[in-house]
Amino acid sequence: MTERDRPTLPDVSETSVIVVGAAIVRDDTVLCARRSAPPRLAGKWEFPGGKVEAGESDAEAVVRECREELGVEVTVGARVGADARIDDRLTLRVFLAYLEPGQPEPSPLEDHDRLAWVRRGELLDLDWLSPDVPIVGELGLMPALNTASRSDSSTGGGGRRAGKPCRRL
Ligand SMILES: Nc1nc2c([nH]c(=O)n2[C@H]2C[C@H](O)[C@@H](COP(=O)(O)OP(=O)(O)OP(=O)(O)O)O2)c(=O)[nH]1
Repeated sequence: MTERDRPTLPDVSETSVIVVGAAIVRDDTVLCARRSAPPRLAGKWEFPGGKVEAGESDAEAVVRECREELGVEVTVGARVGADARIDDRLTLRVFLAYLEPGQPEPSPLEDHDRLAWVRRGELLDLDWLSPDVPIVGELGLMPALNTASRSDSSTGGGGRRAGKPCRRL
């Protein structure tokens, strides 16, 4: 086939939907979620999250998904690792996240049958969805997760206001 005959493929950046994941950090542990649906994904571990909706920023999607899936409010921090291809349409992008002060313990409200706070050094012991594996590896290598990427919310540096996500990098 000559170069001219080659079919033109759509640009991935124009067609790809971003799936955001929240790596919620507490002490030296990360909140991991086991999927309960659909059947082909059930039993695998992932980061809570989902597809970014039209008109929404990545950070807004992280905040919304944590509210819907876990019943908690989070502050969004730095990206973890590189984007990972899920399939022809979906791309996974993971962010550090932190529970806002005074939040309840996260609950598996949607799509998950188990949540676990897992030590960073033990994250790769779980059976992750395959796109997550390199990102989980990166997470294990990042220094000082609790302090490196966010300001202290107790200093009044602009906490979450009336449903507005606050992204501190
Ligand atoms: N939430 C999440 N999804 C992941 C991860 N890794 C991974 O491959 N995926 C895949 C699984 C699904 O095919 C897709 C996300 O779909 P989803 O069902 O969670 O998205 P959503 O919450 O927006 O749900 P919906 O609108 O499709 O009902 O991305 C991950 O770490 N977190």
